Amino acid sequence: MPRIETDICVIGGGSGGLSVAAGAVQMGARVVLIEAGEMGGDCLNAGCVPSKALIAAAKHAQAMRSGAGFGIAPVEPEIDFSAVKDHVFRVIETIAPIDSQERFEKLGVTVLRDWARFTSPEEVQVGETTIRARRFVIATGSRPALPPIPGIDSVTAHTNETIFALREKPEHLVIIGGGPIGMEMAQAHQRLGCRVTVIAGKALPKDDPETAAIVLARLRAEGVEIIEGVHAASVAPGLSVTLDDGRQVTGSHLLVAAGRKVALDRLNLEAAGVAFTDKGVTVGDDLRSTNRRVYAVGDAAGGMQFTHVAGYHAGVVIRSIVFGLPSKAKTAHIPWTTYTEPELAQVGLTEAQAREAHGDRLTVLRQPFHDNDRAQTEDQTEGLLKLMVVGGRPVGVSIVGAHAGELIGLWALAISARIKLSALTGAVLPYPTLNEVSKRAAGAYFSPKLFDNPMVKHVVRLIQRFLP
Ligand SMILES: Cc1cc2nc3c(=O)[nH]c(=O)nc-3n(C[C@H](O)[C@H](O)[C@H](O)COP(=O)(O)OP(=O)(O)OC[C@H]3O[C@@H](n4cnc5c(N)ncnc54)[C@H](O)[C@@H]3O)c2cc1C
Ligand SMILES: NC(=O)c1ccc[n+]([C@@H]2O[C@H](COP(=O)([O-])OP(=O)(O)OC[C@H]3O[C@@H](n4cnc5c(N)ncnc54)[C@H](O)[C@@H]3O)[C@@H](O)[C@H]2O)c1
Repeated sequence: MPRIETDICVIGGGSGGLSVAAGAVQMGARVVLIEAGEMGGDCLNAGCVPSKALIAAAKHAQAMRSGAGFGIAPVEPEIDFSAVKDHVFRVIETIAPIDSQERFEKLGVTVLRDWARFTSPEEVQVGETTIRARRFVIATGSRPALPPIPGIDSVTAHTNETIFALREKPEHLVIIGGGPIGMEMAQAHQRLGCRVTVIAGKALPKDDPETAAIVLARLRAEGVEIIEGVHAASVAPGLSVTLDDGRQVTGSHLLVAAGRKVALDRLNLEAAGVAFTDKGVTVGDDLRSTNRRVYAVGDAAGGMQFTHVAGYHAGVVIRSIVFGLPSKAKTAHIPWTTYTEPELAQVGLTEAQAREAHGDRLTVLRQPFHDNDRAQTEDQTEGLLKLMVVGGRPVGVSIVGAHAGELIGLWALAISARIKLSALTGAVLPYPTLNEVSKRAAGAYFSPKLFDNPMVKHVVRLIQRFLP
């Protein structure tokens, strides 16, 4: 049986695993990477990339319907659903070389393409090969969770793993789940000419309700039916979903987007002495498991499930396993965006979380997009930035509106670097840009102190009297 001795063995070639492998090998460590499925993992093949490519196509379709306000006659676009999917897979193919086995082998990584399982606290088996490593990194990600709904096995239940390959246009797509996958896919499919019904449980459950409501209102205005506060109780062939309040929804296709389960089942973690729950590998802030040789990153680590989190985890772990330095992962500065139109973005605390953490010390400022000149020129005035401030520093920002995912970057920096609002108001931003919404929100924190302050008025009058 072949044996490999190495410094670092990474299990899983998705966003987290590839970032660890690329970073560690380029800094001189010997790295083995094990990937059973497709290189690039979920994000490239069945997640971020195909979903955002589909959303982009849907946005084009919608733009053709909505030019009237600009003096451009609206037309109903002719949509070749199969050609839209060609576009989706072209984007995947274009990005794929960056995540490919060839690229990683060129970097010096030994890449093995099979399932990995621990045989002891220091060894992993891949096919016939045994790998003994100084450190292991579990980066096996997550898979769609199919809720135990009676009858779900009797129909074709699409998930993110199959929906992008679907060539025929669903006449009526029924989506179980109102999280980011459900909502992004609902709007994209509606815009691409499908009828869409979402059985949402709780719609956009992790976001600020005030900003999320604006997204839900837009989806409904575009024709998406969102049924909230109910769950799918059973599914029958012919695609009929019975809700737990007795109502029935009948559609042509079913997409299940009801959460994720971590992919740990094939790893035989018991043999490695690695504790885990159904949320993920049990890790400390340093992302180290109960076996000090073994770390977990990305979705497998049981926290926020985003590609940028997997990449951030990789940086934290590399510091520890390559340089032996102490390193900790934090969460307060991690942003996220749901790529509906309008986009929905968050960093730090929501208003409710900030109120609970800081009570009366909290100031909440709201800056609507309709006061922004660029939003007016683009006719994208639907939106709101909510800024949560404590002691002159931002502790959370929720944005709903055009390009919210881009706008949140400034606030991610402000929160991670603990920048004061006064620093933000001191920055000069180009006019007219949407980010002036951010600056105006920061300015609004100071304006009552400056403009509604009798003492300031008194001092200014005094100065004016004596100025030459
Ligand atoms: C539809 C959808 C849209 C999304 N959109 C976004 C977005 O816009 N922005 C964002 O930040 N996040 C998004 N996400 C989330 C993002 O895709 C994940 O958080 C990210 O892919 C996690 O990376 P990872 O490295 O932890 O795992 P993965 O990318 O899942 O990679 C894990 C890899 O490990 C392999 N593997 C598993 N078990 C084993 C084993 N025993 N042996 C060998 N290999 C194994 C798998 O084959 C897989 O390739 C989206 C997810 C979905 C489903
Ligand atoms: N733009 C992005 O960054 C992006 C996009 C997609 C996914 N993701 C990541 O992937 C994760 C998983 O997304 P998701 O949307 O599958 O999960 P989620 O856990 O965020 O949401 C699950 C949804 O399913 C509902 N639900 C569960 N069981 C149900 C049932 N029986 N009937 C009806 N509704 C039911 C819940 O109420 C909830 O609305 C996200 O949390 C996020 O981390 C990120």
